[in-house]
Amino acid sequence: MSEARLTGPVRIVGVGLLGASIGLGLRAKGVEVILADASPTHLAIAADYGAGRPAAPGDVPQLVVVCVPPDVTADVVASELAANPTAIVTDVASVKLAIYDDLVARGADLSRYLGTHPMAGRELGGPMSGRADLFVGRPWVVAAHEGISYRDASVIDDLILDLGATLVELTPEQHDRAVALVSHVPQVVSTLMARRLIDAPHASVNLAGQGIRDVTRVAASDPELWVQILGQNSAPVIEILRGYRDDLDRFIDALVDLEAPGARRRIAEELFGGNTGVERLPGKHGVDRRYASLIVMVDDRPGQLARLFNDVGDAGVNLEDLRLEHSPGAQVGLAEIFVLPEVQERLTDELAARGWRIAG
Ligand SMILES: NC(=O)C1=CN([C@@H]2O[C@H](COP(=O)(O)OP(=O)(O)OC[C@H]3O[C@@H](n4cnc5c(N)ncnc54)[C@H](O)[C@@H]3O)[C@@H](O)[C@H]2O)C=CC1
Ligand SMILES: O=C(O)C(=O)Cc1ccc(O)cc1
Repeated sequence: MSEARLTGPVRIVGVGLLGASIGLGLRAKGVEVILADASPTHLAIAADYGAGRPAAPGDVPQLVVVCVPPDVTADVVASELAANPTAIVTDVASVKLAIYDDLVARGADLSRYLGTHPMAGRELGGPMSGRADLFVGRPWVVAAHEGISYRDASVIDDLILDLGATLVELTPEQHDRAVALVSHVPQVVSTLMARRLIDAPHASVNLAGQGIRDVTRVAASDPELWVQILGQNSAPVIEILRGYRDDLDRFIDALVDLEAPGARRRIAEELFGGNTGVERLPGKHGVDRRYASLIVMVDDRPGQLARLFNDVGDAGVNLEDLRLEHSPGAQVGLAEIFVLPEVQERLTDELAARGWRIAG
């Protein structure tokens, strides 16, 4: 166990996905964690899973982390500031400006509050979805304001670094605009695409490959949470959605009149635009570097994936990332493995020599 920066105790209010994950991560570092939740069941489950112990009278936390839904976050932050007069208080809600404005309007003690937002999550909420390593290598935004001193804010830096995340400082406005683009609008696009599947014939849905799965993954998210997130960040979301609607209209117009001069070129340019956009996404470890991939066919038998990993290891190659695709009823799955470009050719040869079928 490496030494923690935080001295603790850390009080976590709201022990669903985020709260339980923070508790598990801090406990793994030996930090004392105190848990509280409006739901006694969530509290008991989080404690049973090892995320910390239930709060007791007389607890004096160093830091309070509020991990409740966005619509009650300002309320809970305000009462935690009042109940813990020596603690620094933060929250992890997915929107920052509305909560900050709400706290200003309430006259809360902003010299002890600093909002944050870890850019890590899952589709499924609740304490049982919690993971100690949820934040490792992920950006964690600190929504900076001038009311808190650097010295007092440093305990929040410690929290972020203890959980293995990377600290990114933005204003609440900058944060909300940025997440509208990289998280909130993608949620809407994913949801609307997934809605197209509702009435589709079975035969069509059964053909689903990785493309539709990639585009619709976050459509499985909790509607209640997202009504709150989108409602609290509607202005930047609307602006981006309007641009997206214009792009869609242009695309449709070009497809409708394919024989018009330049129509195919317009479509090609839109598709090239997508290539350019996706290249801008940072790769693993936040570095803008792309890995080479190869697709290996894996028989649907026990132990085959383990054998593949062993063979990659025996070839002296580090597996940078992995994606599995398996269609219901198929006898083979496809394992797309990502490696450094310089080892791709050698690994392809070595795996083929060991009898693996390489699909691409
Ligand atoms: N789900 C995700 O992927 C991410 C969520 N967030 C933010 O984290 C926060 C929590 O989200 P999740 O952990 O996903 O939700 P969750 O639904 O898994 O957990 C929320 C917890 O808060 C408790 N709670 C609700 N009202 C409360 C109150 N007034 N006092 C005390 N406890 C209360 C609930 O009982 C529940 O255990 C939200 O503000 C969300 O915007 C941030 C990053 C990612
Ligand atoms: O799963 C993903 O890709 C996410 O983007 C999860 C997520 C959901 C909500 C947030 O506020 C931050 C991250």
